[in-house]
Amino acid sequence: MDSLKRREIRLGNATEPDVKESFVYFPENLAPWPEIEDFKESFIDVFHNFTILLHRILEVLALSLDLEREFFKKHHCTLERQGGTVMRTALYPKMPDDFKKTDGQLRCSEHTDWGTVTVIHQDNVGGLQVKTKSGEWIDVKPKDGTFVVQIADLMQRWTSNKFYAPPHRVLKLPDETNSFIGAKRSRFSLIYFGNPDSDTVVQGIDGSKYEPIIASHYYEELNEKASKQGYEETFHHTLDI
Ligand SMILES: O=C(O)CCC(=O)C(=O)O
Ligand SMILES: [Fe+2]
Repeated sequence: MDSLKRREIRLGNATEPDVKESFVYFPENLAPWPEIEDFKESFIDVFHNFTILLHRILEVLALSLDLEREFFKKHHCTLERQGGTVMRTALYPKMPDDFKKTDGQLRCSEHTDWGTVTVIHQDNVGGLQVKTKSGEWIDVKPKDGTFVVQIADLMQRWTSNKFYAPPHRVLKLPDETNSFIGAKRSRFSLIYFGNPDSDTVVQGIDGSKYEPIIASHYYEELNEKASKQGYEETFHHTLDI
């Protein structure tokens, strides 16, 4: 579980590393691919298809706000320009009976995503939860043939809070004890994080709520905060509702 170590560094001291494994892809990534037949070609193909879906969703969101169709989409030239859009696999493995969980450790700790729109394909195990505006956690029950579409921070800022970036988490898998033992199966999800092109100026559509921010500066700011203050602090500061 090398990935747990990497995540520990990213999250700072405030939380324990999540109990999961990930593989991350973004177009300009030069890291070696796993040596699995057809993996690279399939992964890139899926990334392209998610990008087509992202563009459709962005068009619908713009039209729903009476904005021009291309308003968000034109800033997501994900396949041609560096933008920070990434696709990640997440495996939440069924843990052995002697697994020793540390205090505060979760499967995927509470957070909001940082970009505009996230699309999640989850298998039928379950465990994903989102927090409503009134603070209630609800299960995002798996449904065959569907994706979960979530608003992320920059979209909330861009729409001056007309759209809400919900905090979400995977507390534990169904049937698991609080020590992460007893799951019937591992959980697997594929997550596409849609982010605007790095130089996009994200300016609230009603001009008032948030200062304009350049997309790449937003991620840098959060990454810096995460390494200094720990991820929990970073999460709690981000947006007001
Ligand atoms: O695994 C999931 O379903 C969601 C994970 C997630 O929210 C994330 O990696 O940002
Ligand atoms: Fe997330």
